[in-house]
Amino acid sequence: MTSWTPPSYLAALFIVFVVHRILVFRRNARKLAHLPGLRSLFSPASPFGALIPTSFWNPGLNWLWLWRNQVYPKYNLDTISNIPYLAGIPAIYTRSMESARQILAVKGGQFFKNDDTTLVLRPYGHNLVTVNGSEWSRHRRIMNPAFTPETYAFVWEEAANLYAELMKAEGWVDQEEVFVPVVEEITTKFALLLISRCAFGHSIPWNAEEDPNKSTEAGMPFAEAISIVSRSAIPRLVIPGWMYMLPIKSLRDIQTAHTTLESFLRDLIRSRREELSLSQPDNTKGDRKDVFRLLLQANEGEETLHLSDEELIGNTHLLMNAGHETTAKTLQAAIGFLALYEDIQEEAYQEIQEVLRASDSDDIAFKDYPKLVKVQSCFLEASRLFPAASAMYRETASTVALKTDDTPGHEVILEVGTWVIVDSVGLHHNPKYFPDPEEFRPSRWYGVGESDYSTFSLGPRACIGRRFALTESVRFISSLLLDWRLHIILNEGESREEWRKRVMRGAQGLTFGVGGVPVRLTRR
Ligand code: HEM
Repeated sequence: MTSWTPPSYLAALFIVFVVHRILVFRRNARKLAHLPGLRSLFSPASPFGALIPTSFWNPGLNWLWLWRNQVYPKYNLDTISNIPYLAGIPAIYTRSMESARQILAVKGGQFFKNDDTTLVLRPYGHNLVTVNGSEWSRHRRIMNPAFTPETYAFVWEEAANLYAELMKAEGWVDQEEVFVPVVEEITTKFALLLISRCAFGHSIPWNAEEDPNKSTEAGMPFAEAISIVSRSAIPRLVIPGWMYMLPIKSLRDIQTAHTTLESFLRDLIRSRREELSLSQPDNTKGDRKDVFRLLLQANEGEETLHLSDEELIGNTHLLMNAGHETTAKTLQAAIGFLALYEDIQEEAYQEIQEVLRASDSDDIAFKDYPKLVKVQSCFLEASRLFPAASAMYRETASTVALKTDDTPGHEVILEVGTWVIVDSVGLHHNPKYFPDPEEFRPSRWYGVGESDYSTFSLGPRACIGRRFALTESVRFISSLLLDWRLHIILNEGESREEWRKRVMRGAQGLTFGVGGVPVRLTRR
């Protein structure tokens, strides 16, 4: 008689496991209509797979960037599948504009955002970006009236004020030459202080030392709290709650940052409600122009579509997060490219000069913003090469015939519950829509309508903050170019192309963007 020793138990278990995984793999391949594509140990869309860096056995989150020119051409397809051998959800990835339009359409309800993929975006509960169907319409109807031309005029004005504060506080006013080791440090501060002012009416000076409310009751400066909450969003998905009680500083900081932010959001709602109810024509606070004020006003005026306090907190946090890191990273990329391509920088500068000459003024007025087509196109082109929302996740709500590319009849039948991901990096590097996709060519965007600014997504669910981001960025770049010439900093013997390869590399965090870019500014 055979005796079952521990090694033979283990071998039997291993065989059962392998057979189980083979069956799961085959079922997943069927589910994804046997589309060819990436086969990996973990799925990049699982928290575990996302946290491990990209390597040949684990695509990780950054495969969209690192393998952008390899994976789709390898299969000669614009829509591929990813099936993990070990763990994670199998998914379809597409870089086809036709598929993207179908997946992102709201009408028809074929696709929705599921709770698993939006978990990272709702540390304080559901909000506009995480809901679907009639819930989404309700949130959007309250949020839309907060984004008006008056809001953008306010953004323009505050962006100019912040730039002036930056010049003073960083000691740049009297300098002929300035080295900025990491542009993102400046653009993140700019975008964060701007969203605080224009979205919440919360004014933090550029120089934190001058902030009368620098330390909150919870003991952490507000700006630091937002930065920690944003950086820890993905790790928080895998760190169990009890670990925050351990005497480990980084974990304690994450906890404090969350408490700080949540109490700020609750106070904001309470104090603004009071202001609204007391609002008199001669009351200056009642005249606030910020997004939150308009949002609350729309909400208080609605009886049936009303957002609850929890939903207001969720949306306020969303605006704060979606509204600063995305813009900061894209601005950094735009500044890096402008420094690299001096001829394009000069064209943008000449455009600003023309606007000034035509208006006979020494500063650019908000009304002249539509004339700054070249400046705006530099930002849009940087956003194409480094789209802050690198992937848009959806799930099929029913059996769907998904168009796989632009050829009529090219489609796959997907069953209900299939994950489908619009690969925004792939889409925006697809030579079908963007010839010579690696080239920084802002002129691609001349004359393109706003609804086709695809890095902000397409259709009615496209980014609500699109114009907000464009307004602040065009103002910031214009102010910078008016004062400074931007230069890259080359290593000895390095060519400009080599600099681009070394510095302009994609890095995926909560949002996607270029890693730290250093630049040198010389006075014009
Ligand atoms: C360069 C800057 C930005 C980029 C590239 C960007 C990109 C995007 C994209 C691609 C989406 C669609 C996501 C999806 O459906 O899965 C989106 C949605 C959204 N964005 Fe932005 N965004 C930017 C700036 C902003 C700003 C400044 C704000 C707020 C002030 C903002 C607020 C939102 C909100 C609330 C949504 C959800 C819209 C909805 O589902 O109806 N974004 N953004």
